[in-house]
Amino acid sequence: MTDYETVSADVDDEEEIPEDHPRYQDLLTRHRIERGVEKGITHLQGMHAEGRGSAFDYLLGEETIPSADEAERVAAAHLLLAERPVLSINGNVAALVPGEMVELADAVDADLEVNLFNRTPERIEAIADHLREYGAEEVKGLEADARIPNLDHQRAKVDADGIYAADVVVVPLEDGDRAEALEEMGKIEIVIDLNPLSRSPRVAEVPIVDNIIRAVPNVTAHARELADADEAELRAIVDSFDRENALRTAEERIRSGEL
Ligand SMILES: Nc1ncnc2c1ncn2[C@@H]1O[C@H](COP(=O)(O)OP(=O)(O)OP(=O)(O)O)[C@@H](O)[C@H]1O
Ligand SMILES: CC(C)(COP(=O)(O)O)[C@@H](O)C(=O)O
Ligand code: BAL
Repeated sequence: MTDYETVSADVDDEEEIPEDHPRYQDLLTRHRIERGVEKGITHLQGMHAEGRGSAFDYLLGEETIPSADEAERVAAAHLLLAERPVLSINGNVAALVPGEMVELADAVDADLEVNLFNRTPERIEAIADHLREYGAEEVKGLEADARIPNLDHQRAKVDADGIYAADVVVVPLEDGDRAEALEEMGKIEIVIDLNPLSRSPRVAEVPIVDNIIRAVPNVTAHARELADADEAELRAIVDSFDRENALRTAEERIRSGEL
């Protein structure tokens, strides 16, 4: 049996993915998305999104490049400075990094809010339950008693005391329209997206071009390291960030073909 066959569709346990496979992390990622779809957490289209991300990650060398690490530190500083930080969760995020998002929320005292493009009550509930299984005490997004202005469609639904009122929002794998509408609301957006050409990182105050699997634990690690920093130090980190440079560096790395 080849390595690839070891992770074929009928595998029902991550432990069967060979850890010494050179592309272990990618195999694990797609397996988690597949399990997410089976559990009713992830939309089938999440597999397409995963495929797009995987292609860019391949070209980035499947590692956190230095400019992404810097963006992750800046994201941690923004979250520590925020008064009402919220981490937005969609079906891919819930399948890939549920425990890691709960840990980040704890580290920076943020709320978790389920916010879907393909919104159904069943998926909202399933994702909220899933996050609770991973230790989340409170999950927002079920009330959906406010709307993001200038955005048609179910994806505009948010909680009045969640994303609507947030000053800093982490929006991983976000759709471009919503990212633009949130930016127009004046929010500081931290977008995690492997495609530096995607509209969402291009409107973000902090674009993190990295795989969410690596990015979220690294933001948490930076937040813990900065936990005792004073406001002036955090502001200096935030002010020194050059978002255009972060996007350009990632694009250059992808175009260079250096793996
Ligand atoms: N594991 C992952 N980590 C980080 N980013 C990912 C991951 N998997 C997928 N992505 C990215 O998430 C995005 C999801 O797709 P989405 O449809 O919301 O954006 P898009 O249509 O590609 O771009 P736009 O932002 O312009 O609408 C893609 O850009 C993809 O590269
Ligand atoms: C599949 C997804 C990345 C997320 O969809 P949902 O979990 O419904 O918010 C969507 O935004 C897309 O790009 O098609
Ligand atoms: N995420 C759904 C379609 C879009 O990229 O805007």
